[in-house]
Amino acid sequence: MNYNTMTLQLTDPLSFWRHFAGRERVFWYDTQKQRLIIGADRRALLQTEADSKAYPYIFYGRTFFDTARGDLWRDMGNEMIAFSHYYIADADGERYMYADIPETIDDDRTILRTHHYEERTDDYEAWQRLFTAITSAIQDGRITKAVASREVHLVGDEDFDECSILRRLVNNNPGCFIFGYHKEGRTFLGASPEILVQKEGSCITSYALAGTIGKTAENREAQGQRLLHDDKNVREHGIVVRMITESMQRLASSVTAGPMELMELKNLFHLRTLVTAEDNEHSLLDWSGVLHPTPAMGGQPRDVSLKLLKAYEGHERGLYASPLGMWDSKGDGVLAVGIRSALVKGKHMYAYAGCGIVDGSECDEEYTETKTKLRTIVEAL
Ligand SMILES: C=C(O[C@H]1C=CC=C(C(=O)O)[C@@H]1O)C(=O)O
Repeated sequence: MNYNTMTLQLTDPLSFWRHFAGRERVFWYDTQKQRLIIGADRRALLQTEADSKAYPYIFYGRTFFDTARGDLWRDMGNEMIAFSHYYIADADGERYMYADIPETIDDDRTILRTHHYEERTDDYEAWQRLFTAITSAIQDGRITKAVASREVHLVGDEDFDECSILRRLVNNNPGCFIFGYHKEGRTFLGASPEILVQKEGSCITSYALAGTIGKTAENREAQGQRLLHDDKNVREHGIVVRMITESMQRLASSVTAGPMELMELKNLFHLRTLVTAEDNEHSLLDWSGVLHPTPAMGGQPRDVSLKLLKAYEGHERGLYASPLGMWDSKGDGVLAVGIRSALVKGKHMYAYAGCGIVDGSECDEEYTETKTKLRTIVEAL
């Protein structure tokens, strides 16, 4: 498939997203590589990854479980999509790639809106039940860890403004992957700090990201040190490093886990270990297939913890905590996990946050941790 390329310099790249309002599109900003890709209007639904060669970038997002129940997430995910229009801004400059006819993009600045909304979630008792189911399974020895999550429903005075939210997500979250995917009246957006798998030629990287502590400007340094030496968090982290390493060993013989380090985000610290492998044979989707869900999103062992989550979590996870990202025509790219995220539908927003429960976790503390994680979305409003 031939694409034409023209230079397109935009003072506000969100103008491109705005131009295609109402049409299927994706926003993907890798703040580490400073690469922004916006794709608009579906050109092709790929059957296999081998078809990627014909397109500049492919977007893929899968649902957390194999299928998603209910209307909210209907037909979102489990597709490899190529677009007709791409705006790309990276080290090679800013350009517009289009398949047929280019559209004229008006370059307007995004106006930051202050959203007024109310929270319609009263889920503490449901959280307690979920927490108890998980801790009982840990005490019985059926699992060592599971990630409990919440869905928080916000209702705005007016429709939520995606452009304004995406702009703030970009401004507030250096080091993260800022994403938005719009389809049929709904937009899934967020700022994920976590790479499920990155492929750069033969170099494969996954983040084991688990273990969390909140921070403020005053207690910043002390909190980082506390987390690095906290027994519960270090144990929780170790489960994730071990399972990611074992999963990666299914596809590559030499897998290396680096040192455990702190990852600092706007409101919290995480424990992070980079796990890497060398491989020339498998695709990003092959890698994602063995890794998803890691125990940072699901649990350990995987099957038993997923059954528990299916039975006790009251909401549908949809694309939350799932592989989501873009790859290029060579198959290189990143699948992050769709956390620190929300689904927007007009005046309704469903924001998601979860945390790992292990032996020694406290119900209230973990609930508070979900609130800290939700700040990524709330502070973008
Ligand atoms: C599941 C989420 O975070 C995961 C990623 C990093 C640290 C986590 C934790 O410490 O519990 C979670 O496993 C979420 O933000 O919804």
